[in-house]
Amino acid sequence: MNKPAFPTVPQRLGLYPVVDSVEWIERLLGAGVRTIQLRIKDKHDDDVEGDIVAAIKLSQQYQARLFINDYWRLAIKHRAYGVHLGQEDMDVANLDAIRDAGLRLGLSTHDNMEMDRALMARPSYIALGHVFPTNTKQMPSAPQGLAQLAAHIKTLGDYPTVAIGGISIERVPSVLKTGVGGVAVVSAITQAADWRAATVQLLELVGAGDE
Ligand SMILES: Cc1ncc(COP(=O)(O)OP(=O)(O)O)c(N)n1
Ligand SMILES: Cc1ncsc1CCOP(=O)(O)O
Ligand SMILES: [Mg+2]
Repeated sequence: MNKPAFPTVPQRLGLYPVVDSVEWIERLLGAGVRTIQLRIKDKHDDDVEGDIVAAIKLSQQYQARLFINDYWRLAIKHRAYGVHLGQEDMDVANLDAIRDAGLRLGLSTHDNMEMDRALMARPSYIALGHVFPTNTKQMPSAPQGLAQLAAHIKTLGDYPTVAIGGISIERVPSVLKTGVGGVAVVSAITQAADWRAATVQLLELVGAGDE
């Protein structure tokens, strides 16, 4: 397996909440999360720039790894730790510009073909999903399930990986058994009756990632 051409991330990114506001970023960094993503959908660059700047500032204060979803130009402009992109995003984003600016890159994959395509870009990590059914994002494909996830992780060897999609606290131990290095969650935290307790539990199970 080729090594990443983008700047590297730790083998284990640990618990990786994906959230849609600066308020969530602040809460979760304060609770000990060290890998996080700001995922605001379908807004004009001008309408998200302030949030991106604020989130990056917080991530620097907490020495955390902040990935900006989709808004790769703003991530470069304000020097985020990294960018997360999906397969369609790859068609329009300038990956060379992201790499040349020294930002890490995470790419989404849903099957073998997408994994091969993503690996050609040699990103910092490969995200694999959705593992289980999810209500958070409309997915055109079926969930890949644990067996497929485990097979993909095996193929990827020591390439940094993240699992996403329908991962509840109860499902975390089985997801970790696949050897995945990062566990990305939305609703397990943001829809929890007690987000703080859920975050503590998830951090205990997954860890905050390697330094
Ligand atoms: C860690 C992680 N994995 C997958 C995604 C999904 O990205 P994408 O397919 O581009 O879809 P949107 O999130 O942009 O709707 C992600 N954001 N993070
Ligand atoms: C953004 C995204 N990409 C693939 S699944 C997903 C949503 C995951 O949310 P949840 O953890 O609530 O299932
Ligand atoms: Mg995207």
